[in-house]
Amino acid sequence: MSNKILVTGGVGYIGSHTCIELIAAGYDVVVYDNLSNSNLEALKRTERLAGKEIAFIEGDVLDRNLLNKVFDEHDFFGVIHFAGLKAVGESVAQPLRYYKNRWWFKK
Ligand SMILES: O=c1ccn([C@@H]2O[C@H](COP(=O)(O)OP(=O)(O)O[C@H]3O[C@H](CO)[C@@H](O)[C@H](O)[C@H]3O)[C@@H](O)[C@H]2O)c(=O)[nH]1
Repeated sequence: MSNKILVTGGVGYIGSHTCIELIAAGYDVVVYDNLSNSNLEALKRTERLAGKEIAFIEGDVLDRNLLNKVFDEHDFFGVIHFAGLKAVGESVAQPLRYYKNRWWFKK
């Protein structure tokens, strides 16, 4: 059985700490993130802390074609989903953007 976990939003704060713990527990990690609230410097920091290179795919959770390709190419044991918008003020100012960001899986 595969021990590969897809971590969406894995470059972010909670996601990167989760990656470090997953790697320490012996899992292979693939990070999928659109870098909208993070950057590759943070990913490099995570790799240094984890002592391991992390497979990274820059992509948006709304990109169904790319997600299908990622699932075709990898055999995942599990998915941990942290890629989301969650700033309260911004969600009031841009409600449709937040709605779309949450309901992508229903399309
Ligand atoms: O549609 C989206 C939305 C977000 N992301 C990514 O998902 C990650 C989300 O992580 P982050 O924004 O760091 O959120 P949290 O892990 O919840 O981190 C908390 O801590 C951060 C650092 O203090 C703050 O910036 C956040 O607001 C706060 O929620 C980031 O890498 C984003 O680039 C996507 O890939 N797709």
